Amino acid sequence: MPATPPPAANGVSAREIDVAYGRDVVVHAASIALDAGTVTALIGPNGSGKSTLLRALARLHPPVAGEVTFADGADLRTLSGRDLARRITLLSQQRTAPGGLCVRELIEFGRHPHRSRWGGRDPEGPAAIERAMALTGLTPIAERPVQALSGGQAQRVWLASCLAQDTSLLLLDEPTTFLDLRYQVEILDVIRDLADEHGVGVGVVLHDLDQAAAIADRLLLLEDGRVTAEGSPEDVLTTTNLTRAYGIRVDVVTDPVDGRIHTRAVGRFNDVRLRAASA
Ligand SMILES: Nc1ncnc2c1ncn2[C@@H]1O[C@H](COP(=O)(O)OP(=O)(O)OP(=O)(O)O)[C@@H](O)[C@H]1O
Repeated sequence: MPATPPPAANGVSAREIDVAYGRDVVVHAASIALDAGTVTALIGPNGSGKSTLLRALARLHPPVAGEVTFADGADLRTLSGRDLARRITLLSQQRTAPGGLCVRELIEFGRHPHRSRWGGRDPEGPAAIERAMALTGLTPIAERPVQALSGGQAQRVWLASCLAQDTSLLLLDEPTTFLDLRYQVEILDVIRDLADEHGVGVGVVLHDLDQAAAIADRLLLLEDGRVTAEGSPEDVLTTTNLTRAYGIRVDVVTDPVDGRIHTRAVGRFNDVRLRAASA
């Protein structure tokens, strides 16, 4: 785990923000708080506004109404780009790597806000890069060209670049996409460790509701650009909420052994009641 802790813990909260593409408001009056040491998962159907809300917190889409402030009082609108990049990093779904880079070189990009303006000095950089590679299992392929990676390996390189940035707030848009089972579990463990051991505040978009239930302290359910449920996994992951949001029956069960919540969208192929009736 990181030898040097990230910068002083600092949460961020958005209050009643609207976010638009052109004149089209797609996120309406959304509020979200990412507190130090907590993991907040954003869930909801395709197009419900999860990525847009996350990107608004990183100022990639400035809100057209409402406000976003950090726990120390700083306002998202007035921070310099460099100050913002030292506080918050985003693993986005949209990314293109410049050609000709190897894994280590791409991860080094994550250190840009820590370099001195002219000389490029960054004494903690090499350790941060090694740490990020170790956490994401990339050390053995550090010199491999990024262009020659599989989808899952490339996903881990982008995540490592975010980790190397050493921010106290981490925004992750579907970080487990493309990953095989082992790396899904390991990356989720890394995220949990960053929150528990280093006080990082994490906002993460997840489509896998069982993963969200397992990793998150709080969930936000979005539907049509609005937050329609918020709270603990038990509060949010209910049959009523999920069936309404996804437009398909979703059963929710709590494992009697470990107390974990499991969800199951029910279609014709896996509806035991239908099968029993037709047997
Ligand atoms: N670049 C864009 N220009 C215009 N509209 C956009 C753009 N990106 C997203 N939208 C629209 O904004 C709304 C919210 O999209 P967003 O990507 O935030 O949803 P999401 O919940 O993250 O979806 P998904 O689960 O499919 O990734 C959708 O109606 C989408 O069509």
